[in-house]
Amino acid sequence: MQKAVLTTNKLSKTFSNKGLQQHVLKNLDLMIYEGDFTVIMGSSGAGKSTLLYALSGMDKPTLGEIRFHDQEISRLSNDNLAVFRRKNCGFVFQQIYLLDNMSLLDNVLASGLLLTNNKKELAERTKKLFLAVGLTESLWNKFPSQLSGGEAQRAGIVRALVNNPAVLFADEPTGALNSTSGIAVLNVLTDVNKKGQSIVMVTHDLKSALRGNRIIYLKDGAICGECILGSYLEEDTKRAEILHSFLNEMGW
Ligand SMILES: Nc1ncnc2c1ncn2[C@@H]1O[C@H](COP(=O)(O)OP(=O)(O)OP(=O)(O)O)[C@@H](O)[C@H]1O
Repeated sequence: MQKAVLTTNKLSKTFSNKGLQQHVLKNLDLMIYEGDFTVIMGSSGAGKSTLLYALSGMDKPTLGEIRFHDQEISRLSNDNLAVFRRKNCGFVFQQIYLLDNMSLLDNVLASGLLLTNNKKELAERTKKLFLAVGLTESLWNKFPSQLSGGEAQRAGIVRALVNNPAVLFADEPTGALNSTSGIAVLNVLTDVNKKGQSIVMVTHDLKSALRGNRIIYLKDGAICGECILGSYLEEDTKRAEILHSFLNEMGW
């Protein structure tokens, strides 16, 4: 049986906009399993990013619980939540947010040094990760402005993985990339997932969604359906058909 890494119990999130209450997540019960590549889809405004932020401790729920293994994280103080995120979560966004005045290597080391003082071991781990995502040594001392979007995003993934997070959270990670760079980034995500990394990704993009083994569909802040695709295989054409018919059924 698969082990849950994150569990929500009646998770609700309400925002106040100009005095009006907007119920964005409504009594949501969800389990995210270890080793899965979980994809969250749904129409614009359905609450996908809000769910990702809640699951990753970037934001707190209004009501309900979120557990990371056996630890309830929904009621942690902001400081403890920051510690939780640093230890357990990696983040990849559409915007890459590398620091412009630091080399690629230093960008990643700066993140790693938040959790370890062992610079030598950290540098070795970082270099292994760079090579694993196809960033060769000639790029390590370059600055973000000297890289293509795809190279910068792969460096962003290395930064997200350097502290060995339990879960890698991605919000439209290929949204700002051209098709070739986007595929390179998706290949990296697929590879790290095949090595056991749990991933939760929000996307509108079908090519990205096909990399997941489980698709959750959100509508109006509630889970409206899920589709199990199994592990990604490039030559599996049935996969796209299954996803299309699921999304049609969901009214996508
Ligand atoms: N911090 C906030 N304050 C107020 N309202 C917010 C906040 N964050 C999100 N919302 C509102 O919550 C709703 C859901 O937003 P969310 O970004 O989660 O949707 P989404 O499904 O990710 O949409 P998209 O696909 O367009 O990115 C939107 O109507 C948004 O305006």
